[in-house]
Amino acid sequence: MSDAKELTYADVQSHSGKKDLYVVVHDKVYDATKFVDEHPGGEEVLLDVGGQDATEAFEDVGHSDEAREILDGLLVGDLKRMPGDPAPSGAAAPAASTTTASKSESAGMGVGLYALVLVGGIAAFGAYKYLQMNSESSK
Ligand code: HEM
Repeated sequence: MSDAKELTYADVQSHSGKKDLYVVVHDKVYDATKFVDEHPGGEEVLLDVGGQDATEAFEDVGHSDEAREILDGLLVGDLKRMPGDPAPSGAAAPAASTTTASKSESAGMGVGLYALVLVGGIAAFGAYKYLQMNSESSK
């Protein structure tokens, strides 16, 4: 895998025909050209996502491990995301088995934000008390 290619989303988009069909699944680029005719789910669904991010569509179906092995065999390279490219689809798909990571991440954000507000509040209160003390002692 030392010669893993890097393709941009624009590169992938230029392969969207039946005779030249790339799809993106989990930020990896796959050449589905030879597989279109063999796909048990039909060629239509694959053509629909040709040249695009098919992660959500792929995961929604709940493809088997065998399907994932076929996918491995079609690998072209890694997707190199550029600013302005569509965000990875399916990241928040409820069908995905490992949504806990992103959930706890957002919970952590919430707690962090709460702590920040709390610390800010305490600091403001402290400053207020300090100023009050100072003005009292100067009387
Ligand atoms: C290159 C990517 C893909 C590969 C290698 C692939 C492979 C497979 C394989 C091997 C199966 C047989 C069942 C299984 O093993 O899970 C299957 C079924 C299926 N696939 Fe895909 N698939 C791909 C992309 C997609 C996409 C993007 C869709 C979009 C909706 C899709 C929809 C389906 C459906 C609906 C079935 C079920 C067919 C049935 O049981 O009648 N597949 N696929």
